[in-house]
Amino acid sequence: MSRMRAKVCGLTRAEDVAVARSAGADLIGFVHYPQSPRHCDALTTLAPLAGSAGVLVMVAEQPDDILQQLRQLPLTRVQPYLPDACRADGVRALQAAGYEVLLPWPDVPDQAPIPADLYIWETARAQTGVHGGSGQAHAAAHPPPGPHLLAGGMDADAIASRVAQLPTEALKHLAGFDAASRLESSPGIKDAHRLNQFVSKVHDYAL
Ligand SMILES: O=C(O)c1ccccc1N[C@@H]1O[C@H](COP(=O)(O)O)[C@@H](O)[C@H]1O
Repeated sequence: MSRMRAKVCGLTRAEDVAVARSAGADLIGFVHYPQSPRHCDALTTLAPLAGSAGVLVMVAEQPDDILQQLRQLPLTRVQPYLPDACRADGVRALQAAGYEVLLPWPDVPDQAPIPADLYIWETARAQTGVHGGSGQAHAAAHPPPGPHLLAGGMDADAIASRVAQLPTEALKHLAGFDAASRLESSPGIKDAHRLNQFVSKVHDYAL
């Protein structure tokens, strides 16, 4: 069994990126979505600080908007939030342009199994009213069709109990964990202690 990956998401400050890197976070997400309290308005400054761990997390109406943003950044990974009508084509376009796609996979039934490099199994917008970043868990009833990070209300304390609720078929694809709002001291500001605890608990975790 390979080591679990830790993704920390929604960083808005250089000092938080430094904490995430020294904690050993495998993936560091920057949210480009002005409606989010974690929207990063200093992407061109912060993205290079994440080194090879950086991920652009973006809500957009069409894939071209995401590609345009990516072209300005030294990032090779993207977590795209696109309307259902262009989700599959969008993922294909992003991959064809050379990006690794972390596809948000809301916990809802009957989704088309769109191929992606990694899935982010998260709480559905229909449940929380917002894209991602709600701090709320999901029922883990509709697993993604491949390797995934478990997301939605994650922090160090939630890991064991959330894994215990996973259906057996989901365990074989569990590749790690993703946390955003529960690692904060206030919206958009990471708490170094919570972030360190989360990354270290993920890396110590063995199924
Ligand atoms: O964090 C946000 O505000 C956000 C906004 C738009 C898209 C995704 C966002 N975050 C992602 O949401 C999940 C779960 O977050 P949380 O731990 O429940 O707060 C995570 O994948 C973030 O990448």
